[in-house]
Amino acid sequence: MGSAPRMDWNKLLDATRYGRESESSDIRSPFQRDIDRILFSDHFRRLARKTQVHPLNENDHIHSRLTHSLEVASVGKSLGELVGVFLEEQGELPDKLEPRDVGEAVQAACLAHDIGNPPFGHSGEEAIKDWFKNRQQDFRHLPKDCLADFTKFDGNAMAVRVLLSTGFHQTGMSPTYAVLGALLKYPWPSLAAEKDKFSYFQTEAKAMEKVADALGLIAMDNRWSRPPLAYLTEAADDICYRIIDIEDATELGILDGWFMFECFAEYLDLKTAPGEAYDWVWGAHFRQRNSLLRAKLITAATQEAAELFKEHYDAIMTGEFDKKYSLMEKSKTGICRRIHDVYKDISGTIFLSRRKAILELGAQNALGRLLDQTMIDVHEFCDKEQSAINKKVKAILGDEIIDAIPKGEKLCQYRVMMAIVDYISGMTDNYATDLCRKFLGLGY
Ligand SMILES: Cc1cn([C@H]2C[C@H](O)[C@@H](COP(=O)(O)OP(=O)(O)OP(=O)(O)O)O2)c(=O)[nH]c1=O
Repeated sequence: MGSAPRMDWNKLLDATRYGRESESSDIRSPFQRDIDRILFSDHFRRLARKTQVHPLNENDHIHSRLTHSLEVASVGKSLGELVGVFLEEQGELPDKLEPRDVGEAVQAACLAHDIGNPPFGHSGEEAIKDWFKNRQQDFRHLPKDCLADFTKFDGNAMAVRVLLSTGFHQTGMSPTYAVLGALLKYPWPSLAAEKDKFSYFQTEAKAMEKVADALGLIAMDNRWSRPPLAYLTEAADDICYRIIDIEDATELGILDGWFMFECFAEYLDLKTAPGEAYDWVWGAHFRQRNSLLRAKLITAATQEAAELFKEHYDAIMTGEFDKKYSLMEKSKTGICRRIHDVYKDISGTIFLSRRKAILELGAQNALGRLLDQTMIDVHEFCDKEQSAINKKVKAILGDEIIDAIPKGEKLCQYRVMMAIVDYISGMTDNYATDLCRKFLGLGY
C-alpha cells in the first residue's frame, strides 16, 4: 500500500510570483515585498471605513476592517514564526529560508484576508447574495458555476481576485505563490461551496489551477487540499475577532465592563489578590482591565494555536484535517476552547444589538439599490449599441473597465457583472451610503 500524498514545503513556500516577475535588488525578502504591496494598495486603505461588526461607528475605539487586519497580521506573523521554528526542527524548512520568512508569508496573507470584503461586513455579503438569489430567473442563461459566484458571493474569493489583480482598477500585486496559498481558506469554486464559502470565482479558475500546481496542493473530489499556512491565517483571524468583538461590545455598552474579566481571568490565572501583580485591576477603568485581558488572551491563544498546528501536523500535510473544524475548535480544554465557547454564547447578543440591526437593514437596502441601478440593462452591455443607462454606468465605472471585456466572448455578460460587483464590493461603507443617496435623487 502506498503512503498518502503529502504536501511539500519547498512548494508551499514558493516565492515565485504569479503574473509579472519584476526584478528587484532591494533589501526586502520576497514576502516582505508582498506585505508592502498589500499595505500600500488602495483596497487595503479603504478597509479603514469598512465594517468589522459595527457599521458607521463614530467611536474611534471600535475596530474597522483595517485595524482588525493589522492586528490579525501581527498575530499571524508570530504564529508563522513559531511554525517556522517547528519546521526547522523537523528538517522541513527549505534551504535559504528562516522561520522569520514563514512569519512574513502568513503576515502578508493576514493583511489581505479581508481585502475583498464588501461594505458593511457580513451583512454586505448577504445583501449581494440576496439580490442575485432573488433574480436567478433573470440570469438563468449564465453557466451555473458563473451564476453561483454571485448567488453565493464570498469576500474570500474577492480577496483572491484583488490579489491576482483581475479586479476593479487593479494595477497588479503579482503576489508570491506562498502568500496566495496562505490566503486559500476555501480552495474550491462557488458551485462546490458548502455554506456559501469559497476562495475563487470562475474568473480566477484558470489561475487557480496554476497556483494549485505550483503549491503542490492535493486534488480531492471537487476541491484542493487547504494549504497548511491557511490554517494559521484562519487561526490568527479567529483569535483576534473573537477577543476584539467582545472588547468592542464592552466599549459600546452591549456587554458589561466586567464581562471579559469574569469570563477569562480565572483561565489566565491572573494574580489579583491584594499585594499581587494585578491587584490594580479592581480599581481600574474597564478599558485598562480589558487591555490586560486582551494582551494575555492573545499571547496564550497564539501559543496554543501553534501547538495545535503541531499536534495535527500530519493530517494537515496530507489534506486529511477535518475541513469542518478550525485549529481553534480543536482545542479541548485550552484557552482557545474557552474563547471559542464564550464567543459562541455571546455573539448572538452582539450581532443583534439594536444599532447594528438597524444599520444592517439599511445596508441591505443601500447595496440592493446600487445593484438595481447599475444592473438594470446589464443584459445589453455586450451589444453593439449601449442603452442610455449603460452609457452612464460605464462612465461611472470607467469606460476602460468595460471596454477591456471582449464583446464577442461567451462570458462577456458574466465579466461585466463581475466588474460591477468589483466596483460595489470595493466601496467603503460611507461611500456606498452616499452613492445610494445620490442614486435616489437626493442631490450631490
Ligand atoms: C456572521 C457574522 C459575523 N460578524 C463579524 C464577527 C467577526 O468580527 C467577523 C467574522 O467574520 P470574518 O472575519 O469575515 O471571518 P469568518 O471566519 O466568520 O468568515 P470567513 O470564513 O468568510 O472568512 O464578522 C458580524 O458582525 N455579523 C455576522 O452576522
